[in-house]
Amino acid sequence: MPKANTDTRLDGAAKHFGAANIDIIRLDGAEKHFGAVRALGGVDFHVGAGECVGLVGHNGAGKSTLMHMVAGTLVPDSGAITVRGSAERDYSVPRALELGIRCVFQELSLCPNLSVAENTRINHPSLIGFGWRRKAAELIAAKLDEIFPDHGISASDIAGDLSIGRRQMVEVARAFTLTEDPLALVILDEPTSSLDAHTAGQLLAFVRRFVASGGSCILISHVLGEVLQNADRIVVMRDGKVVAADAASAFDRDRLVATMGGAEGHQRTAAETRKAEAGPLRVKARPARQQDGKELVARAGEIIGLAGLAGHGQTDLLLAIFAAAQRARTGIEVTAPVALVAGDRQSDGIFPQWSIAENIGIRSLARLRTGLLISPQREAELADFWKNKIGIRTPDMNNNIYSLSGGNQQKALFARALGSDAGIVLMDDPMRGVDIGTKLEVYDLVREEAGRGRTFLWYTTETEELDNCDHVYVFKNGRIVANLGRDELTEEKIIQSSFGDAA
Ligand SMILES: Nc1ncnc2c1ncn2[C@@H]1O[C@H](COP(=O)(O)OP(=O)(O)OP(=O)(O)O)[C@@H](O)[C@H]1O
Repeated sequence: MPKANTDTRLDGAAKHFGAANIDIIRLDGAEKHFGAVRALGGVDFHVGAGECVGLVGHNGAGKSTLMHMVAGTLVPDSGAITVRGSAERDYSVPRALELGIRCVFQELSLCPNLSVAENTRINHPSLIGFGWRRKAAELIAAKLDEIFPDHGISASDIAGDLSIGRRQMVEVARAFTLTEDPLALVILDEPTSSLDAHTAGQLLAFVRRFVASGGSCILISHVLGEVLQNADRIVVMRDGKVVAADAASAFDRDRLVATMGGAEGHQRTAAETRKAEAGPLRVKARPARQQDGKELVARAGEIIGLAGLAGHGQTDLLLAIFAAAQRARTGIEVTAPVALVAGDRQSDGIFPQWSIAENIGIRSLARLRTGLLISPQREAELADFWKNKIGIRTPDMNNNIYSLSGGNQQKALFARALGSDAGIVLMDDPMRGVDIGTKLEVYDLVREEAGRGRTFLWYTTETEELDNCDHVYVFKNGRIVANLGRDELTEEKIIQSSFGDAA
């Protein structure tokens, strides 16, 4: 009976890593087409042992497609794959797993009806035999403790009951769990997208320890600072090609942005110059667990931030405000129609059977109607307007929503909310997976729309984004603990409020 390795120290993993100077995996001339879309146009890519490779590029550049090839989930149309110096003829998922190549993909993959321990078993076939559930529970708990010391997750928690941030933590810990199954390279496709700054820092510090012990990682992130600070080498993709690859020390943020394309010459000063002309009351809301008199107040034309550690009640309050717009709730006053940009697009945002255009139009049905029917022409006009406005990359807006890359799906959800007539837009960590160029465009758009009187309530795990807000409520344990004005906003101040007792 294979025995689970309960040694959670990183040097326990090192035995799998092998010779230091041979590439774990190498792709030469990898090409991939999806119908008319050329996702990869001849890409060379490799990862060495003990190396953290940062992979960056705009939404739809081809990063995930390339990673699916490394993981064996997609077969290239042409090109060669070499593993530890030997050519691979029939590279596949089982072969990748046999080589110790594991992945944490952008779209989270936990089975929602299974516990955290049971989900761990799914990825670790060697966890079998009598007592596997207990072993799986011990291993995942130990790995969570090691990576995220204050995680607050139990191995018996049902995955579907966890917040998206906690699900992301479980996915990451599961990929690094040591069992009899080999571990050499972990692909991390936007692993911090739902984590707050504190938790993201814990993960990135762990990645550095893992790499120092001989493991390898591929780190994909749209938060360029994370890649610059934690990768050894950075590969930049643009339109299905590698356009630069160099030591991380050879890049800075500006060179990365310029190489990726799309955000050149953007004015980052606009946020500071905007002054809100606050109008009539739009939202007044007291979190269900609030015991003192604090409440969230938002007026027409304001951009209000919600901050603090992830899962401390920010999403709950946004959802309560959303619900209150349909049906009165005590403690919440809403005075205009509401639209929501969901952060957890898989569960809450996307209609998977529908086209991109239909997904955008659903919040604007009244406007799209001629008589009783939806006018295809009006729907197409709305979709095309947003395709151009925020650059949704697709040859046809009638394609299924899932033909879009992750970041482009998120852009479609933005278009749905901003294209609607809602006077209040609730945004639940909405920039998940959106590239830097588009983010800057969307920030401008949000400020422009606020200037026209729209109100934005914006929960974000990216502290930098709070610069766009007029003021920010910090949450802790389901309550508002601080209300910080624009001039008081610093990461330290937010973290201090998130951990401290006082407001
Ligand atoms: N299953 C699919 N069907 C059709 N087109 C696809 C499919 N998967 C990917 N594509 C297309 O391939 C291109 C590359 O997508 P990919 O997901 O690799 O981009 P990405 O760099 O990972 O983007 P993001 O940063 O948004 O995650 C995109 O144009 C996308 O629309």
